[in-house]
Amino acid sequence: MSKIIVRGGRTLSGTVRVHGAKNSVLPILAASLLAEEGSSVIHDVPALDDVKNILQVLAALGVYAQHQDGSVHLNAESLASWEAPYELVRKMRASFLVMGPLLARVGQVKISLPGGCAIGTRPIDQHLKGFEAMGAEIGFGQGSIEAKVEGKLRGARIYLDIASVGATENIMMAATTALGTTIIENAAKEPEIVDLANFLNAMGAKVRGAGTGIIRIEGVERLTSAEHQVIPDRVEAGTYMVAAAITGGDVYVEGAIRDHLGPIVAKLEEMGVCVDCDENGIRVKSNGPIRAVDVKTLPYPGFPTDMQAQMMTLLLVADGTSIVTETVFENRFMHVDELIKMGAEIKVDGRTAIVTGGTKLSGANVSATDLRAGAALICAALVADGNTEVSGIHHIERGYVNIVNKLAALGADIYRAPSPEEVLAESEQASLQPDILMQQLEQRASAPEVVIRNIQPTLA
Ligand SMILES: CC(=O)N[C@H]1[C@@H](OP(=O)(O)OP(=O)(O)OC[C@H]2O[C@@H](n3ccc(=O)[nH]c3=O)[C@H](O)[C@@H]2O)O[C@H](CO)[C@@H](O)[C@@H]1O
Ligand SMILES: C=C(OP(=O)(O)O)C(=O)O
Repeated sequence: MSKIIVRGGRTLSGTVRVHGAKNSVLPILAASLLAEEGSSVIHDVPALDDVKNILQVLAALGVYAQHQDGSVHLNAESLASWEAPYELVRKMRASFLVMGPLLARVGQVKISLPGGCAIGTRPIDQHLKGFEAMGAEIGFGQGSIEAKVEGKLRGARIYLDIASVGATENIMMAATTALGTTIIENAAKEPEIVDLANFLNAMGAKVRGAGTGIIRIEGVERLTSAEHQVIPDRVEAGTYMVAAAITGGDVYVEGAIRDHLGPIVAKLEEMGVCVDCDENGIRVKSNGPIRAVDVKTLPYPGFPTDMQAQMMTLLLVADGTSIVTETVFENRFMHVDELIKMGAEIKVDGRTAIVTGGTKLSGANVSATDLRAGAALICAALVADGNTEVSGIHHIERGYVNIVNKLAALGADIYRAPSPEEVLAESEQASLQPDILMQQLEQRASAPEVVIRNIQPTLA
């Protein structure tokens, strides 16, 4: 099992650049299915496991896709299948976003039900309600869904019971080539929705109102390829902002867009952290006491649920008690038990966590239960006494490119210990003996003073 090992106590300083947003790029890659002609090019696509996964789904559907030097080239002129393979879809919820484009493009789709995950049950009823309103017939098989439409989808007025990001995106994509106009009411307003709408419009769609609660999509005959630059990842940016603040550091987060990070900036300022924004990024500087504040997650432009866990770690070093309320997902406090292992004092009551600030954190063996829980554990480890070993890092690697190297470059004492399987695979690839490769990995380690003899994998 691979791990991230952090020895706390370093102050972060310097510049870190954020990558393209995972939550923008996944729907945008799915939307490339709609291009009946030409090759689309998407820039600043992060090299994440989730991206690899959706590219595999697209490849299985017949899309030619190549990810090179941060850009993805996609050609969807001739699709080979309308069935998204179970073993790929089950790995990642966002692969469900191919359903809308496939219904629009070929009028038929078979896809497995995306499973629930640690943070909640995550139903898809709002997606399906939208497709049905547009004339699709939906059938359920064993763990899968089949949907079909005679002829083309038809525009409809769809009221979402919840301002779901995924449902808004899926319905918006399905509606681009529907007959007539679709109106999505109570639509999600996240910046990633606007980014997707911009890509769709560049492909020839007529989407208006993205970023507001009412989106209007006038169906067009067909879409063609387009070139698009993905927006910077606001959650990655927010995570480095918290990492800077928790270590009392001074970090410039290059690429961070202030308008996308309103609640994070506001909360950090309330806590007494100095935040300076300019057109190229955000500087976070903290050298005084951190004040306790209350945080309540809400759909955009409220405080993002994807930053709740990381912000909670900052509240652990605050003067006083804070209340964190999670309203978006019903089970997004999985990081709490792990933080308690590090000495945190947190009490959870339903959707509320009471966080006692000022307790001393100590290094421990902890496990990332989901993506942002893992990021939070790393933030806590940066200020804990001694070594923290974070396992379950495949969750973290779903959403953060090079987090270890980026933090190490800011001065963190952090190292990624590969699993025995990874060492073996890399040694085979490099035609090296595993023990020689291990020595090379040690030399390559960004924090050489971390004692890595304790974490050497046992090789057969
Ligand atoms: C790939 C991606 O962009 N993921 C983001 C997206 O996930 P995702 O699109 O899955 O999140 P949603 O906005 O759909 O979910 C919000 C809430 O609505 C509920 N719901 C959703 C759909 C539905 O049909 N029925 C229903 O009840 C969910 O269970 C959840 O409680 O938005 C979330 C909320 O900001 C973020 O945490 C995720 O990082
Ligand atoms: C929950 C998240 O992503 P996903 O919807 O892909 O699980 C996230 O990015 O924090």
